[in-house]
Amino acid sequence: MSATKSFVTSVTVPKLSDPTLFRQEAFVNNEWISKTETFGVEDPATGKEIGRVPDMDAKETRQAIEVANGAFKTWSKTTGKQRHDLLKKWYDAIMANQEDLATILTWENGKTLAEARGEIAYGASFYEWFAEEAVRMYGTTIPSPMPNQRYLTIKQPVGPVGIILPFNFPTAMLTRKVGAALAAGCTVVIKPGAEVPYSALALCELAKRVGIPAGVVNVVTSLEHVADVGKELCTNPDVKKISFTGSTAVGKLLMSQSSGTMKKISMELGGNAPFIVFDDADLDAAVEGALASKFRGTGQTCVCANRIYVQSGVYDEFAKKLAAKVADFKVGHGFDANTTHGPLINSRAVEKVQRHLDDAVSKGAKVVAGGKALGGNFFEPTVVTGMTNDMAIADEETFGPIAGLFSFDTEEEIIRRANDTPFGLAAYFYSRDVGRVWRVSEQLESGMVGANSGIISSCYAPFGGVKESGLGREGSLHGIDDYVHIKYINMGGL
Ligand SMILES: NC(=O)c1ccc[n+]([C@@H]2O[C@H](COP(=O)([O-])OP(=O)(O)OC[C@H]3O[C@@H](n4cnc5c(N)ncnc54)[C@H](O)[C@@H]3O)[C@@H](O)[C@H]2O)c1
Ligand SMILES: O=CCCC(=O)O
Repeated sequence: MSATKSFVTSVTVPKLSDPTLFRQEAFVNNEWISKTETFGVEDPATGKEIGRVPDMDAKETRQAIEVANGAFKTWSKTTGKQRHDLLKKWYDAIMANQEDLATILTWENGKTLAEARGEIAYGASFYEWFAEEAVRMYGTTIPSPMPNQRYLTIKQPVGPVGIILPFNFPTAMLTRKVGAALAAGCTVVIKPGAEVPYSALALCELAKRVGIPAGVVNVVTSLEHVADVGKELCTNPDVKKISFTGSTAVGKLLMSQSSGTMKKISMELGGNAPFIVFDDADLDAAVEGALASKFRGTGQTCVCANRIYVQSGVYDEFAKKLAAKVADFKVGHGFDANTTHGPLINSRAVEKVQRHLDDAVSKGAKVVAGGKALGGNFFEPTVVTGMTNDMAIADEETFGPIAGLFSFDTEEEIIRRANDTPFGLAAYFYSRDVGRVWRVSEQLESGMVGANSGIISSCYAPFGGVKESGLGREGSLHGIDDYVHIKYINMGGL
């Protein structure tokens, strides 16, 4: 239970039209696996237990890997068209059950039902996208310099993939990886975030219904044994790739554990996104962009603005407009239709937000909207002015609803300050000067740039970071590359 009593004490959970989507077992070889050792999953808004799932260990993970390895032998031989058809059916099943899946997502993660519906559609879009990529896994022919030889390449699936997921997008982070893996011909063993296993399990129920063959998709739920489960996935030689989304600290550990078997690696890690507002920006658009980028998921997305830099000429006006909008937000349970922002995931997240706020205020920052913990896992969306580089928010990802506003004077200065971080996931800026738009886009050290845009995520576009924010790209025409090897064939003796 949460340390502090929540100000939301009770709520009516909407009834699922199809209650069989709510599963409380792990999923291996298309079978539901129970275990006497279980862990509880809480509604982060009330602290009440939603249910319990098996606490799987290294041995059970090994069994799931064996199953995935067996299934790989046949799944990898299917045609792109067969994989297309199954992914498309899975996409259709998700969209047909959007409301139930959104209800499960809100219940375990806390985001509002509107956001959860959006995540289900966003998550499903990766299956539609990768269904269409499965039939376009083209190789190449290479003009040969040798008269009696022909050169060509084909793409082949890497093998069974170990997937470890965060709590903040229980559906979309899964589908962004699983869509690419299945399209390429790989099988998967997934460890969902311990706070949010039910979305992953509901997707498995749909996978089984639409005919994804046994062993292609497997889910092991784990809490107490998570380090052992992770180690098994990273060291087992039958797992050929690790795909992780989560914090940079855990990503580095998994990468080092995977080195012994030289696995292919995808890492979608933490960020510290700068959001820059230049004097020449459309200020209202910049305010809307900052609200969307900073407060999506109550500040718990890896691409959330973390450091908001505003040029001195528009600083006061921007701060006033942003604070007025933030003061209108309604914090509450995600199932309440009036709620604009749900709770944080747990008490540790609240403590981090409080620590960042206290640190800023103790060094001279001023709260101009919000600023209070509301009990349980709730924290008011907050705007703080007078931020300086010695404050924790300048260096650390808050992963919560504090918009800290820093002031700057010149373009050269702000590029240097924006890039002065080991992270490089997303970066945003607002300007109406077309020359500046090019210059700044090119100079920001990040995998993704929002130039006059606060929401950048899409299945059509490559998602990923540079520096310590990760390796690889998800979604887009590049997403499947992380799950294939390129094989060169030299045909001689012509
Ligand atoms: N770049 C991206 O695409 C992206 C997307 C979402 C979240 N994130 C990042 O994720 C973080 C928040 O998510 P989180 O709190 O769930 O991250 P986390 O790193 O604490 O946990 C992520 C997953 O790793 C598991 N895990 C923890 N310790 C492990 C170990 N020793 N071995 C194996 N697995 C282990 C957790 O159970 C969870 O499933 C933030 O830093 C955020 O920026 C990045
Ligand atoms: O939290 C990070 C991923 C969110 C997204 O895909 O936009």
